Amino acid sequence: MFFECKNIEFDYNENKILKNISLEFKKGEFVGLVGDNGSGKSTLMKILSGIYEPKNGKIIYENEELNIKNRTKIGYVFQNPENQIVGVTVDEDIAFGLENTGVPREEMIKKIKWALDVVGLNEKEKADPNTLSGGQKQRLAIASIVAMDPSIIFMDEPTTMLDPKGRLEVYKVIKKLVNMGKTIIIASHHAPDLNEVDRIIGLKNGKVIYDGNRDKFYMNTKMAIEIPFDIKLKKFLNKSYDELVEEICQ
Ligand SMILES: Nc1ncnc2c1ncn2[C@@H]1O[C@H](COP(=O)(O)OP(=O)(O)OP(=O)(O)O)[C@@H](O)[C@H]1O
Repeated sequence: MFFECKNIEFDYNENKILKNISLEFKKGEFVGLVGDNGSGKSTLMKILSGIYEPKNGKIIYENEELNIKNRTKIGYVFQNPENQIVGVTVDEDIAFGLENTGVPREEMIKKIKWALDVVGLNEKEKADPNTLSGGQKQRLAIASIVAMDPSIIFMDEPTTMLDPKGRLEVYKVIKKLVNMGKTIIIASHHAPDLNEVDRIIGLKNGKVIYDGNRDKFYMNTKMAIEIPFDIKLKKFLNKSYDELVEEICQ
């Protein structure tokens, strides 16, 4: 298996936050993580990316337990890009993580250019990050992770702080990363973010209550969450979007 966790448990001050979570991920999968506020999405993603230690359980990347070396193959994008941006200029911000892992200067310059290209921020290379729009800041935060060339990227509500234009910009980048073969696991309350995921994982009170097909999840869920437009049509009118358009246009 490419990436998996087995029997993960986690407490905050005696409160059980995650209860016996086991999951498997394939290389290149695009996965949505859904659940009510406080269900444990952020905590689970932080554990799976090695930011927090689980109380019990194992995380295994390419048949090896997560360690200081293979951890670098896993990236984490925070909800608020401000929490992730540290550089005085855009290129310095991306250089920060690379410097920490000892990447030689020549290679670093190439990696920065490549990461900026992936997120479409090439012309902002020397800009002050404070002058960027919300969507651009989030794309910079993603570029800093992408430059490290992780195979898996966890994204914690990456579009929540953004306006519709910023959301669209970030969403384009996410799709690009999926097309590049990255495994993307995105937690979101915003249904359109999950329109194209291969699979949904539903969390409730720290337990996995659903793991499978997106449409089936939304058709049957009892969670108080936003239902995507295409599923609303299917659920309440028993018609797909295309069928409805054809009917209206007749
Ligand atoms: N640093 C902390 N100390 C104590 N409890 C915490 C801490 N961080 C989170 N919690 C608690 O852990 C539980 C899970 O929180 P978590 O942030 O993982 O949920 P979430 O599903 O990501 O929520 P949201 O959708 O609101 O972001 C919540 O009950 C929360 O109050």
